[in-house]
Amino acid sequence: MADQFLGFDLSTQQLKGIIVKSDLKLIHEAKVDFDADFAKYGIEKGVLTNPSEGEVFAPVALFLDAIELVLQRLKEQGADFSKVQGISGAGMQHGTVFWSKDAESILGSLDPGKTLLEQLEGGAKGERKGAFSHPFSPNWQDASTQKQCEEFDKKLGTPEALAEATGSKAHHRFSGPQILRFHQKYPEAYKATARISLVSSFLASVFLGKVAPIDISDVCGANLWDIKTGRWNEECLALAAGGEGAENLRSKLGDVPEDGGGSFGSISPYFVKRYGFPSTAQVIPFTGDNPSTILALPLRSSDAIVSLGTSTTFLMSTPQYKPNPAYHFLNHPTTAGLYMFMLCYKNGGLAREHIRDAINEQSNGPAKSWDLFNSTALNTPVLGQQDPTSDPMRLGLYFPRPEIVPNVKEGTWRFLHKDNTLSPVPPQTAHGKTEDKTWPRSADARAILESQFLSLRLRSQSLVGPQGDLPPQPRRIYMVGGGAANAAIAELAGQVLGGSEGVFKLDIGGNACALGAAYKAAWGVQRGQDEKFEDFLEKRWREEDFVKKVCEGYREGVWERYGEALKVFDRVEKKAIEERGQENHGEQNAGGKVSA
Ligand SMILES: Nc1ncnc2c1ncn2[C@@H]1O[C@H](COP(=O)(O)OP(=O)(O)O)[C@@H](O)[C@H]1O
Ligand SMILES: O=C(CO)[C@@H](O)[C@H](O)COP(=O)(O)O
Repeated sequence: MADQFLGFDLSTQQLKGIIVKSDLKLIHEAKVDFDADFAKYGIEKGVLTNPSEGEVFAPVALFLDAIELVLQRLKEQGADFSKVQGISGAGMQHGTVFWSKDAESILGSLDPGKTLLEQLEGGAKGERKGAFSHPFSPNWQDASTQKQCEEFDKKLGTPEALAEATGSKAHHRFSGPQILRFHQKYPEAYKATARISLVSSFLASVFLGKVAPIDISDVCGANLWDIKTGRWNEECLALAAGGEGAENLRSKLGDVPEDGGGSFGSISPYFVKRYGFPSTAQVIPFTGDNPSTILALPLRSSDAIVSLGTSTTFLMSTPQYKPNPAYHFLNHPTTAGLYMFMLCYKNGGLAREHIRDAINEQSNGPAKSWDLFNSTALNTPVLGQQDPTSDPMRLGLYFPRPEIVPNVKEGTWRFLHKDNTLSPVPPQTAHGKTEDKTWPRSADARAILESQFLSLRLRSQSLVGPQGDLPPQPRRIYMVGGGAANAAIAELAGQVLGGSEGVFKLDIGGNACALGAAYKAAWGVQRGQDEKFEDFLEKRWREEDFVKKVCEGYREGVWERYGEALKVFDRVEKKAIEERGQENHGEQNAGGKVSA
């Protein structure tokens, strides 16, 4: 029976593809690992970098190669694409792809006997005749747009005003400041650009065979979309467009349909002939990887998702629009009147890996194993205090890359706190040959997790309400992304953040983001008249089959101790900002909720 739906997740380090049936049961999943499968691009952790300018980017050709390989792998697993009725997907947010003037005609006439790369990538460097006016897509980890961000933050008067209009103050990775810099750095390429896609709409375009519209939720990661009016913000558009004018950029970006489930049309004949999809398979709007993730779970008020991918993000679905320069609000990907609250950290998975590797190296443990990191984190007492009445509290910040929250340059800070005094632990003692007894290297395992979760708690506390007799905290914490496989990390999330019902993870496949995309495809094709995504999901949701409780959330006494530590953590962040804060902008703590 033809009742299958395909979802993709094109993220920093992988492209994942999954197929579900209309009862939302997972039947196939496959992934392409960029570093392992495509070393030929010279990438590391999925990206190329130009540190002298803070640039981080990925070759568009890599994405094309990955699309073919993931389809091939799904097929090898027995996937029968002729049963697929709908396709949707998710892309890492904020990245842009620049299409050439020939893009539409090339996309619309692909030869099924040749690869996507052969046909779309075009000629040799210098005389590009393919579908792209620029061979790279800026990555969300890029930090090259400080100057442009300052212009964006000033454009509407203040960072607060920009956040009020677009859901976020200016951020290095956001597409508006990125487009402005692209324009300034590559004026000729900008002129040669006919259309600009986000990573999500780029992927949709390949499957559609023409440039696809940008999605209503993913568009909010650009500092260009006015959330309240549901239109491009004219002033921001004019700024990003530079000399070419707002109208020119509007035509490059295209229209943004309000309905996240309305079909863009049938799949390109290329995929029908080359991979055996039915010509009737519908392409449903592709969204950002974080918006897609919230579609994998029936989120209720005060439920939170902690997504541990390359980035760490914290996501909630809420009817309240309360923008603030410290975090992001986006349109909900499927449901008008709902919004997505998001915090995003650059120093997520890779920062944890650094500490894991240092601990393994010191004790000659096996490389890349999480065992020692996990046991050390769990065996270290809360905040490093064996006796909370006499031992100093240990608090650290671990940012091997420039951080978004708070907006500071790269650095590591370790502090001891006692009698209301913060004492820095100098790096030479923490990392020297002779270890400082107050902060052995092993202490970093628990400290990095506590630090990451304290930051989430600090900034999300105003969005959660009391849970029964318990103090305000999340109801459920759902752990997703690569790091959700780690039980010690889930344990620490519960201890610091709470969660009156506990900490959960998905029990169907490893990838919430691609699942959310497949569910969106199913809803887009099968929804009844005016049927909301939430109702569609609710009807098919089987709690016992779909999620698993991994540990308790709220622990009386422990949660309260972390609550006390928030005040000190806020001071630690302020020290880091004083020392290495980047120049802008109304940064950054929790909207004045916590006093030091
Ligand atoms: N057992 C584990 N414990 C902790 N982190 C893990 C584990 N397995 C994978 N990860 C982390 O997951 C990250 C990749 O997550 P994933 O969601 O697949 O990434 P992305 O979507 O950004 O490509 C890696 O950076 C890795 O550190
Ligand atoms: O920049 C953001 C969100 O604002 C990142 O979350 C990207 O969307 C990339 O995500 P992962 O590759 O870590 O999934």
